[in-house]
Amino acid sequence: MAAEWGYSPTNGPDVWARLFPQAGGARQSPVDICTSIASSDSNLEMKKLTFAYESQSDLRILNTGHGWKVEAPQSGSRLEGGPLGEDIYQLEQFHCHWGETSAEGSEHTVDGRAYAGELHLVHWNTTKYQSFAEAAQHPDGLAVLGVFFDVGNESNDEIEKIVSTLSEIKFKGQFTDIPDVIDPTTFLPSGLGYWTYLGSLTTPPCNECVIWIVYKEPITVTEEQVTYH
Ligand SMILES: CCOC(=O)CCc1ccc(S(N)(=O)=O)cc1
Ligand SMILES: [Zn+2]
Repeated sequence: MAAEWGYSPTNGPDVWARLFPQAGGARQSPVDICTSIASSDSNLEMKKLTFAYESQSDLRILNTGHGWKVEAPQSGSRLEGGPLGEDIYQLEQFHCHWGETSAEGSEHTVDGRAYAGELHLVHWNTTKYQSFAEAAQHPDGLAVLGVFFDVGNESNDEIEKIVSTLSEIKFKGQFTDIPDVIDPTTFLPSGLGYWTYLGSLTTPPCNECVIWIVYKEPITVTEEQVTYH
């Protein structure tokens, strides 16, 4: 049986390259975002990053064994501009990374600081490629929006629609329906400043196919919303 990748010393990031060669590449994610050396690019400011999503019902949530994932292919969605050149990217799925405590859990860090969690909205380049799987084989195939979670007293209503279903999928591989309508737009922070770099999938197969767009402003969730076990 193929070895399960994970985060232990015997199957974690330090040994992923044994089974997933791209994990040993030169543009691996996540990274620590060093704000003092991040440079602003006036070109990006000229081409505003724009997004348009649909509200979706009948979505299903999966326990991936490392968090939750919602498959949300939206042919009517568009992510474009900013670092994406002239290409249009379409939403495929969104998922979350969190840790054992709210002191950690994000994949990217900022000046060495981890956030309580990180939401990823995964898009693929429909201008150049015919499928998500094909796009994931190319350096400009995917665009992922990263949104940090900060823990506070305010619950995030849209995240609540998701995490309120987790008690039904306690084990890896379990699915359940999300009874509510989800609008991905509501996951994004009000301040739309971001860092961007060319990177990879942060988990196996670690393909170096991602244009990362990591929002500077976190969204606030409660401790319960981001430390679910
Ligand atoms: C080629 C197959 O590709 C996949 O299965 C992609 C799965 C996958 C999608 C997104 C991410 S992340 N955390 O970088 O947003 C990691 C892994
Ligand atoms: Zn992710």
